[in-house]
Amino acid sequence: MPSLPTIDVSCFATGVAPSAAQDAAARLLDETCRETGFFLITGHGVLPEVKARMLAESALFFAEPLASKNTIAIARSPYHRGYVGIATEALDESQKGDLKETLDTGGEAGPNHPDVLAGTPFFGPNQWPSTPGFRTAWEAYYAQAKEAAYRVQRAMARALGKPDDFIVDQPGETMYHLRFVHYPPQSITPLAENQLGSGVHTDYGSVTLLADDGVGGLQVMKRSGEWIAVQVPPQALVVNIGDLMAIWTNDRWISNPHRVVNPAFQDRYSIPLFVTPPYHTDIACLDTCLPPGELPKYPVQKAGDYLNKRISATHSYRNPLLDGR
Ligand SMILES: O=C(O)CCC(=O)C(=O)O
Ligand SMILES: [Fe+2]
Repeated sequence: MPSLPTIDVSCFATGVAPSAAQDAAARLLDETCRETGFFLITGHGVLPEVKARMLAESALFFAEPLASKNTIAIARSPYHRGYVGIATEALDESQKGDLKETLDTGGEAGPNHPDVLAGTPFFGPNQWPSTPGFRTAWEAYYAQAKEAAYRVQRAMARALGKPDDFIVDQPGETMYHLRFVHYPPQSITPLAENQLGSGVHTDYGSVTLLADDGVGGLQVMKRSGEWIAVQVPPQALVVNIGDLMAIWTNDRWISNPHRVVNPAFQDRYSIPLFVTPPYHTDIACLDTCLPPGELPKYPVQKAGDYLNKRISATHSYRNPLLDGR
């Protein structure tokens, strides 16, 4: 079974001087994203103990009674923050709900945040679990995962022939959505026909960085159509391109279909960080991705409107058509 390439992104840490190592990392990233769209990163800056603590806190939250988790149900939040129950989201809209539960969080935006004042969708406070250590673990993990995302986005900008901070510094506030996912084992919750832990889908934003507990279950389809099982080494994160990045690059980079199969006898926990350009960013084909003679494949669209549309299609609290299937 082929595995994914590994890219060391430590050379793109905040404040590090330009180097030849950066060019080499950016070249490898470009080659990888043209074919595979998924890769592993090391040198990301997320400390092992910070990740371990976050995974442990996530498991404690999911072990709470359903009634307690539902006190922070996502339907109670106008900002898409909170608990999403088993089979209430269908990443593949044509299939049954996913056999997983999640907790969706994001950058904490208070009442005086400009985007909250402007009523920009998605900007607002989180709904926090009452499990006592969660928020402290979250603060540490979120900060380090964001730094990891800066490193990857700088490498991407370099690979695309743009200034290193081109993606990170888009006007407005980049959206970072940190999601906690629990896949119950099939021995306890058997799959219905065609049901998956996460149905086949592509991610919506620019890039996703995912930590997991090493149990396995994530599968990815390459541009060639071949499916590969992703095993994440303990020191690595998985990175993948989302649809907005594919659109931005006029499909120079692939946003791969991927899915998760629940483990047979074990729980699986994962923590994806979804990165989306600031809500009002116009995603139009980058000039560096348009060779002479080629035309943009996609109409210009606002990053946030696109995200909103995709999320509304797959969550039953927003799309009643998904219920009762
Ligand atoms: O849990 C995983 O490994 C992948 C989850 C995923 O693809 C997603 O939430 O978009
Ligand atoms: Fe995904």
